[in-house]
Amino acid sequence: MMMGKKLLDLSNMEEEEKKKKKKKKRSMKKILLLLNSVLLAMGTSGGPLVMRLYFIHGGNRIWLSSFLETAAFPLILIPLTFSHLHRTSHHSPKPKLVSIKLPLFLASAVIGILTGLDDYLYACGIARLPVSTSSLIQASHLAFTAVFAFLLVKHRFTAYSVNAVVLLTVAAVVLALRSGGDRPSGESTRQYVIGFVMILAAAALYGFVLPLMELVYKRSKQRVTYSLVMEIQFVMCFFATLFCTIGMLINNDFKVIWREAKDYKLGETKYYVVVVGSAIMWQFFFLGAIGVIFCSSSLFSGIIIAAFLPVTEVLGVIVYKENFEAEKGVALLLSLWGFVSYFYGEIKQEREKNKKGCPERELPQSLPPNS
Ligand SMILES: Nc1ncnc2[nH]cnc12
Repeated sequence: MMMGKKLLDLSNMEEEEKKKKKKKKRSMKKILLLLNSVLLAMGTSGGPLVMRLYFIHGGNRIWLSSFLETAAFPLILIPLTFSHLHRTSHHSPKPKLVSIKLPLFLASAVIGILTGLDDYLYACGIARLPVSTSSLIQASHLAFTAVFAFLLVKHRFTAYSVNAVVLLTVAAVVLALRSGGDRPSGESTRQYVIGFVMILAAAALYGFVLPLMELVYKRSKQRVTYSLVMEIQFVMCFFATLFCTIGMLINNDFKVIWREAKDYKLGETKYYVVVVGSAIMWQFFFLGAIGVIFCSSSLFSGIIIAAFLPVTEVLGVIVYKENFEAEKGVALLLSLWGFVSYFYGEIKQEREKNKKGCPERELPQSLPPNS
């Protein structure tokens, strides 16, 4: 009898311990989601603004700007080192210094090359369009992400998320229908149209890359931890940077950087500040994006990117004195309506689940496969 009670107590204690661990893991994931969302939001707004600052004051190397999108990848070594030291002191046997295995390494390399190509398309667009216009066209990125998330990872949609995607796409179309009235001075219609097509192509390609990343996490034979996510980011950015370095070499960008810095309208020192600032902002963007996919889903990453476009819009108008006409206003309202619809749907779904007595889901849409 006593023995039975002891066993029962033991299994209760084990059960409690498991629950505590699960709770801690969930809180950790919430913190990570918040942190990565903040990084992504900062990169989404700051990246295009700093990149445009490079172009409007005399910078004109497209390959250099695409290179800057991922070139700050060595920064990832800082959190990776902390993470490794933490794991070394808390685990035995000691974890390996590098945990990424060959299949995941190859997948990250391929995604990295696609990202490099995407960076080039994006830089071409940003060079030719005002920030406020390019940001709204980028809203179509969400529609592409949604379609590919459905096709690649079978993402489950609700009426609200579909509504959000439709509204954001309509917002981009409203903008597309207007003439090039805010074309930067001295730019031909042809250049403007090229910029438009390039940025749309970048939106489509990146809309494919995000769910592809989610698919890689899902199919991975390795357990995906946040530390592994950072290793993936490192490999991806390395290959994207390599791709753009080859573009820079072919285009002689390395030879003209010094001259471009000397002629920069804001001065040589500010040129380098802009270049380094741009690289850091974009690193936030990419780490935030793949971190949010890890904690939640590629669609949520797309939603955050789209949600912060109006901020970029407004900042573009304030900082660079770009025009803000009726069409942009309408597009902005449609975008806001789209975001509100998405979050309303998420909250409603959450409440319904809680009412039904399954309070498990604490993150939007899907949890990562390895959680
Ligand atoms: N390379 C890129 N950088 C930032 N935002 C993007 N959206 C689509 N492609 C992008």
